[in-house]
Amino acid sequence: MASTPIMSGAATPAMPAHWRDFVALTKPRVMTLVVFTGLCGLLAAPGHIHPVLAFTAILCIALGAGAAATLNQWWEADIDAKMKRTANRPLPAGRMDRQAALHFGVGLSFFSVLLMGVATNWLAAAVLTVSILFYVFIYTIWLKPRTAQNIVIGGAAGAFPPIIGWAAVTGDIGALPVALFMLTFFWTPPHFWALALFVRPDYAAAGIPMLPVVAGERATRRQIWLYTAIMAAAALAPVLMRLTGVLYGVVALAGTGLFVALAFQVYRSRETDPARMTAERRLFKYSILYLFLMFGAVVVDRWLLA
Ligand code: HEM
Ligand SMILES: CC(C)=CCC/C(C)=C/CC/C(C)=C/COP(=O)(O)OP(=O)(O)O
Repeated sequence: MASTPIMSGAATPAMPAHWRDFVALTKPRVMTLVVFTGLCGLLAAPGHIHPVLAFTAILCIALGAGAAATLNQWWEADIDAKMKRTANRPLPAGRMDRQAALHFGVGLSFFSVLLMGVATNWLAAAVLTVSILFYVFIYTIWLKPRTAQNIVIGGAAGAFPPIIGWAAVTGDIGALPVALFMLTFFWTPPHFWALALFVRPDYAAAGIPMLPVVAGERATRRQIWLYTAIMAAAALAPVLMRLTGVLYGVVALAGTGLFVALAFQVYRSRETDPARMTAERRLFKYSILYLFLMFGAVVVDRWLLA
């Protein structure tokens, strides 16, 4: 277990943690998109859910995702201490007691799952449980320190929210949320590896076997290109399967076309200095906007054009 180095990595806080540090543990910026994809799954679902229950379901996805992020940081405080990007997080910076983070993460996990089950249904609660367990145990604890394919398999955790949102309304899992799961699943490698290319020295310093560290930049650029091609097919699949209409089709074609173009620039680039990797930064930033766009388009499409 990684507990000993973690304990030694952080100073003992002199005072109880500030509420802002508890919020920081939930990785609120990353989770906005996770929550948005869950909300879109919920809004795209057929059937009716009371607005208060819909709000509760989205709150549960946010709390569950925040709980998983907290447990991720509880486990990785020693690694976070070694990376510039993460060294100022509450645990490595010594602003919070490790036990407090563990209790917060476990408590929030149970609370989010139980509230989801009571407010909506136990299928939605079960999928929320799977995504929390997947992020904490499969990705963070098992795969991340062991294999460069960690985010391909582990990334599934972040792809579940549209299924959770849909299940909260319908009590089942339809073809559209599965298609959206696939889109997010294949989007994750280009999203993350674009970033990993320009923060590679951080991951190397922390000893994490991320793809650019283990396989090098050329191989990472090739893999980004490969997964972008699969992601493009996943993006167009809902149109071909007639799960969505023209509006989504137009947004998917234009939005995915730009994604493919940016990924191609990353594939072609020979830049080796992380500080100068502009194509990689562009692809990473656009990847976030892209997913917002695609999920937003699914909802508008289902509402306006169905
Ligand atoms: C295993 C899969 C993933 C990995 C390893 C990963 C990794 C990262 C990392 C390291 C960052 C930089 C965050 C920071 O500076 O603290 C980031 C940013 C971000 N990620 Fe991911 N990500 C993954 C999946 C996802 C998923 C599934 C979503 C949403 C559906 C997502 C949404 C975001 C957003 C919105 C940001 C920007 C946050 C900001 O503005 O600071 N990521 N990701
Ligand atoms: C509903 C639910 C439980 C959703 C889970 C959401 C989820 C798995 C999102 C994955 C995105 C994420 C924060 C990756 C960070 O990777 P990292 O932890 O390796 O990044 P770091 O280096 O910033 O810690």
